[in-house]
Amino acid sequence: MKILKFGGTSVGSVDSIRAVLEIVRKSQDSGEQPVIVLSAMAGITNLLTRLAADAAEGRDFTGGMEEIEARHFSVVKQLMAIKYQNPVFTRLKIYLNELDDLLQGVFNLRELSAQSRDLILSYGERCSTFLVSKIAEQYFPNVLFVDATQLIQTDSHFGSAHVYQALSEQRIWTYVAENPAKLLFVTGFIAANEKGRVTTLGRGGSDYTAALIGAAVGADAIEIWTDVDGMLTADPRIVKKAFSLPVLSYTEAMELSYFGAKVIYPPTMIPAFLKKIPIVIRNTFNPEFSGTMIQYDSGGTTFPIKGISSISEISVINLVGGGMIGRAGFSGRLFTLLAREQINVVLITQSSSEHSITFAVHPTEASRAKALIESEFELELHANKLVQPEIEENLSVLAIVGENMKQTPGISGKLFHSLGRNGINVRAIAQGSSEYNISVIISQSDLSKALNAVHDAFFAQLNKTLHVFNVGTGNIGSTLFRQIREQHGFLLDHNDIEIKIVGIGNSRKMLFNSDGIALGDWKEQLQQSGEEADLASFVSRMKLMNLPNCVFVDNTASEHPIRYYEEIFQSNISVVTCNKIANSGRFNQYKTLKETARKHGVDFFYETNVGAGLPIVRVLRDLMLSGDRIIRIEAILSGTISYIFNNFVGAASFYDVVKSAQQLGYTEPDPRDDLKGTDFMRKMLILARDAGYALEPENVQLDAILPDACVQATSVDDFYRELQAADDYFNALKAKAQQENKVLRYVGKLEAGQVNIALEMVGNDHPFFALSGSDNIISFTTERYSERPLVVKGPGAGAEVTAAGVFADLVNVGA
Ligand SMILES: NC(=O)c1ccc[n+]([C@@H]2O[C@H](COP(=O)([O-])OP(=O)(O)OC[C@H]3O[C@@H](n4cnc5c(N)ncnc54)[C@H](O)[C@@H]3O)[C@@H](O)[C@H]2O)c1
Ligand SMILES: N[C@@H](CCO)C(=O)O
Ligand code: NA
Repeated sequence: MKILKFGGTSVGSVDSIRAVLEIVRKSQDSGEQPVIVLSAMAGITNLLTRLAADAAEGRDFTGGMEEIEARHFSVVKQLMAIKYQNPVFTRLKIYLNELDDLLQGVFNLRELSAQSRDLILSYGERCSTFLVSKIAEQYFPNVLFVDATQLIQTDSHFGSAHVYQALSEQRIWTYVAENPAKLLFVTGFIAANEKGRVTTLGRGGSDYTAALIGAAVGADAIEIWTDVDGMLTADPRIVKKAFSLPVLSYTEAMELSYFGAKVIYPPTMIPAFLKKIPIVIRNTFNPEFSGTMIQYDSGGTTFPIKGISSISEISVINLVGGGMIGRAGFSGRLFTLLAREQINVVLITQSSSEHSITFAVHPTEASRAKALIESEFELELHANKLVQPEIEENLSVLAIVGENMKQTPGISGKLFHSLGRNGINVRAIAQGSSEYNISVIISQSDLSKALNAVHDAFFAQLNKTLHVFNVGTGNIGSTLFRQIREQHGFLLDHNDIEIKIVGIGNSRKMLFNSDGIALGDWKEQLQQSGEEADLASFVSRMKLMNLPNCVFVDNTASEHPIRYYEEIFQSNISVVTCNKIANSGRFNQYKTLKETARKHGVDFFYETNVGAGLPIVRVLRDLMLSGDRIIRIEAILSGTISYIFNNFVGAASFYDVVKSAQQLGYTEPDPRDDLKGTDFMRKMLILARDAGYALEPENVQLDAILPDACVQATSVDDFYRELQAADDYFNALKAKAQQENKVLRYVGKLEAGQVNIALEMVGNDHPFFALSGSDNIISFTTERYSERPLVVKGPGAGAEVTAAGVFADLVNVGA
């Protein structure tokens, strides 16, 4: 036998009642008669509570009564054939008249006892259950409406009565046995005391009714039908990626719902737990979905934890003092005091030095707890054995839950790593000795970020989201956006990575959207809804949004963003940059940035600083990490100059070739940076530093390839004019090389901590002879690659390959 319990939303509307009857029919089809337990229609219990309070205050309650009548009557009209309606109206009317009389009595006396309130509330379940049973009669034979006050007996603790379980189960069992062929519709939530006075079962009361009936008849399962797909891995309002759990143990369900997940209230399930009856959470509005099964054991493990729960508002009280050390009775006194005064302690931690105890309570109880402590420990406080207790507010608890945690090492490491990486400060930690839960107390403003980060960390197979703030939307930035848009589906399907661009800025405008800016028309959005650009506020907005797995991407050629890198790392945000300025300024800056990133456990990736998308920075880093030593690096690392020498043939003038390099997107925004060698110098400097040399820019010996007049040009236009004028100079260079059957190459060398870049003519026996397009080439001669060097070669400039390199850095963040 199965017990089907339907909550308020399931009986709240015509459509949902239809869905309920369909579920009952399917259950009958499987061969056995279920018992059905119903709550009041959604919103009615709250309304009744309010009307009772209104009446007690002498306020008018007729409007509310009309609403209750209208909601029930409209269901009758829509779901019952006219010929059956009248007796149902009559009976509902009788209920409502009784209710009206009760409220009138409360109104007259201006007094509402707990007993009257229970009686008033009971009409919610009576009306809904009677009504639905009558609708059901049209489709099912042998329907019987059961008022649970006949079955469940309690003490007289009105509002949250204690059930006489043995007696109640006996009565239920007898009743069911005496009505074997009947389809029972039982009111949830309500019961009666020895004198037959109506009582209610408190929070989660209808679930309790279902559990009692299930336990009494030894049901195969108790199905709790609600409006969500089961118990989820986390609060779906905060964690969009939360998903429904197929199986949970009773303990896990307890732990998860203790903090948060309000699908069921586990204490009400105890009668079922004790008899090992599975409880299944199902969605009335998605009946095909199998929901969550709560059973005796935890079930198989896909993930090391089951879920993450949280309490968003909590206060913490710290008790510190030498007087506690070695005093066995101390914590006993403290917690007995709090228990006696009915202050619920959510979490406790004590340092092993016994010098301090920290515990968490609901914020509304914090000052009462503090006052109680102050009076209980007055002597100790006076004698300075104890420091005045302090309340810390605006805190939250986050807890990871799962029975398999204790068999899996590294769980707490993962938890703290993901919190630390995202810059979330942990105020206190508690691990239940059961090891079913590890709880941390964090600042309330970090809760959303923490829940998402921890969810990603434990359920990573299910897709990691990177939140990207990008400055620079020129050649590289806009190409990157296009690539991300094109690759979005693939990344999600094959690598479970989602990249959300949540901030875009350039030198004119900036735009933010924490749900992600649609990349199809980012330009228009930025243009139309962007705010005026301001890097300082871009960075502070990024920090304020406080998103998990956050990356700052610098696609500018400006030194301004660089000034914020350190602050960004300090906020536990990673940086990906194709801007070479950060790493090629003063050595001290390079060092500080690297150290700050490392200290805060975030990534600083700049693969495209050298050779665009070609793997060069990464290769050098791997060589160094694996203990190899660089003997020599020889390289061509200016894509622009490589292109120029490869195309400065035939009739084309030097000027023409430079122009076309710029048009092809190989040059820096200011092409003089390339032709003066500055760009190449920066790359060699970065490589030398990554190879372990503390060099400054002026240590790089740089040969010019331009005549002086070009170097001295003060504007780009001037520069191009001077280039045109220097035609003879370049032609002479070219002719000389041709005479010797050689080609012009601008080659950088690093050896023994010395860097130089020089214009060379190389013959066809030289490895750097055969290059085309914007090719870069780099050869690493190392202790391990000493006979023949390790060589990387390929296109070293251009928007596609550069954006691709930035993209690759991005997907590696946090990997
Ligand atoms: N072109 C290549 O092949 C290549 C290869 C590797 C690295 N890079 C690097 O890529 C970077 C970008 O090059 P690009 O060709 O896309 O440049 P670009 O001139 O096309 O775009 C630069 C962008 O940065 C923005 N910007 C400039 N100053 C800013 C500031 N202070 N705040 C916010 N935004 C600012 C501009 O508005 C523009 O959107 C450069 O650092 C370059 O060295 C380029
Ligand atoms: N302007 C650069 C782009 C790649 O860093 C070059 O020509 O090499
Ligand atoms: Na590279």
